[in-house]
Amino acid sequence: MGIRAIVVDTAGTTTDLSFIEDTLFSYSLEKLPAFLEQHQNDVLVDSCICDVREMALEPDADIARIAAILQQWIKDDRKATPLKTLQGLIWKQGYDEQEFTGHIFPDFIEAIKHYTENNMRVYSFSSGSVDAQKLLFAHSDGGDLTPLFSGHFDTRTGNKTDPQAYLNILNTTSLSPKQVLFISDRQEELKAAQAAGLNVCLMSRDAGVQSQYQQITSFNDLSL
Ligand SMILES: CSCCC(=O)C(=O)COP(=O)(O)O
Ligand SMILES: [Mg+2]
Repeated sequence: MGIRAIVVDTAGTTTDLSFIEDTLFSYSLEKLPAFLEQHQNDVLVDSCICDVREMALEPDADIARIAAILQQWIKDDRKATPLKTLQGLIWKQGYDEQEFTGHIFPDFIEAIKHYTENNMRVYSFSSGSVDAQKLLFAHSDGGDLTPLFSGHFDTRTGNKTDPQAYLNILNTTSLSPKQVLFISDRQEELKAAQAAGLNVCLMSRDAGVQSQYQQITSFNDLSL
């Protein structure tokens, strides 16, 4: 049975890590305190604030303290769902105000067009929220890529280092493990996907690294 779907990681795979860290993470780090002050009574923001209080074991944390906790989580690159949801909301303002566009490697833009023309399904799976992924691909340097995707998955599907997350993706997409290829720059994510039975491939954008996994440096190297 051949590959029917490709699941791509974003940071380090479709998108330059430096854009994620230096542009997106920095933007959310700076805007977070004012954003929380302004939107703390919005239903979704309020629910994220409650989750942060619970996760940090600080039930009485005020808004300034919540902002400080979240800023530390950004610096630590914590993949916590409430942080990722809030970052998505903050980045929406940045995209809307044209402060940046979403960096996507040109080889991925060519590849996704080619895959979908050949009836291959493409999904993204990121620790960034589904909304953040849609923003990244909708405001990409290569135009709106969202119509080319069959779907997106985030931490609500599971942690990327947990095999159960990939079983949940298979369940949602009604695909069998061997019909799916997962591509990521992080070997611990490939290990989890492989444990769930998926085909896996390591994206090494900078150069080859020591690895047991099949390895590519761009989507141009991928033969299906
Ligand atoms: C979808 S853009 C934001 C990506 C993000 O927040 C992040 O933490 C990167 O994680 P990934 O799983 O895509 O490497
Ligand atoms: Mg990555």
